[in-house]
Amino acid sequence: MPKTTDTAKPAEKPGLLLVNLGSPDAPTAKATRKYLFQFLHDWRVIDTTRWLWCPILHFIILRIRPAKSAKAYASIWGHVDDIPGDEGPLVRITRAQAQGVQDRLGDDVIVDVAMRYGNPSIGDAMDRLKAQGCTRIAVLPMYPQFAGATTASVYDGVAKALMKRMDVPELRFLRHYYDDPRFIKVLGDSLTEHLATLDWTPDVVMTSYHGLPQSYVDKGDPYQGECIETTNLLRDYLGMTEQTLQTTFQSRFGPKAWLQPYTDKTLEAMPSEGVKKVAVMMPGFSADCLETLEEIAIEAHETFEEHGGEKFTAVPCLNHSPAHLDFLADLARERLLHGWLPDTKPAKKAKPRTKPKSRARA
Ligand SMILES: C=CC1=C(C)c2cc3[nH]c(cc4nc(cc5[nH]c(cc1n2)c(C)c5CCC(=O)O)C(CCC(=O)O)=C4C)c(C)c3C=C
Ligand SMILES: [Fe+2]
Ligand SMILES: [Fe+2]
Repeated sequence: MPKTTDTAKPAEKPGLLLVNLGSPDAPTAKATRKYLFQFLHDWRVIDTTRWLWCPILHFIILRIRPAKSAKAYASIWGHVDDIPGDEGPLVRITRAQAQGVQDRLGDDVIVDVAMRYGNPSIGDAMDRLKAQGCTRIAVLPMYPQFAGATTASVYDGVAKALMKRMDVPELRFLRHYYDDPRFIKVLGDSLTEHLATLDWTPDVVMTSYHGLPQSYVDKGDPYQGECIETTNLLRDYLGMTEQTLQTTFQSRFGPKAWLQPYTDKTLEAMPSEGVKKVAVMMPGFSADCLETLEEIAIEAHETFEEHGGEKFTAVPCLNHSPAHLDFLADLARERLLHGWLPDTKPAKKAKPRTKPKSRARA
């Protein structure tokens, strides 16, 4: 018989943790310095040897960049006014996504949210889930494409948060979801719906992904291939061509070569090549943030017009749109929570083999 005393443990439900990159706590130089300190010390983000990188980071970057970045953050901080809270857009939207996924998955799972850098931290989320009795936690990094700097860094962040625990939960991680046909559909439909609100038609639609140093890809990071494949799948879904749906990479940082073609350079060149009307969508970002709202919707827009472009639009990220939330809930149910929810069948156990199979071909 199950115990019904006050000391009984809470019912064991799995936890589902949505993790995105993170933002400063406020759009100020002080808060941005604290955030960049944590972010830019992650060796998955900057792989330069520490004795070389730390002096550059402490004496140059953390003295100059926080004020500049804080100004950029201030320009977009209030962007999502339909979601309450005083955090930046990325954090607020991710919270709304977690709430939307919770609503769709119901009471059999506890959905929470964390940021790889800054707040709400992964450590605090792990503690909250533990306090609610979760001994099984599924982690959904909110990046459609895998990159060491983002997805693998979330794995590291979770492991780090549990390093000092005696009792560690069972864990599952999602590696990527760029090739899920439902994701491509939601993304493609979001473009079609956005274009339908305009009184003009773009000559070219650019899919702009966050950049990565070329050297990371050369060392084996699959990110570039996954971005290119996302655009290929989208092109097939929308019936577009290589000319009308192009791939570029934005957000360069530092003097090294990053993935190309660069978004800003492409936009600068387009008007002189006869491309005067452009739509930019950002299929690598699950939520609007500094990189989409400021770098693309403000900066890239200005750049394009300064170089002779006539019409420019930035397609909103999927954010907390009902179609995106439906997809995320289905994705979590099928690829992370299978066998953990009462109404899903446990994974079939492999039949014991009678004879070991030969590895050689017959
Ligand atoms: C310096 C190296 C960086 C690598 C490598 C990098 C990879 C990378 N980043 C994202 C997603 C986001 N990055 C965001 C902001 C941001 N990125 C870097 C640097 C690198 N990113 C910096 C320094 C910043 C901070 C802002 C600034 O000072 O310019 C954001 C937005 C965060 C927000 O608060 O809105 C996102 C999202 C991906 C997907 C990626 C690798 C594939
Ligand atoms: Fe350092
Ligand atoms: Fe970044």
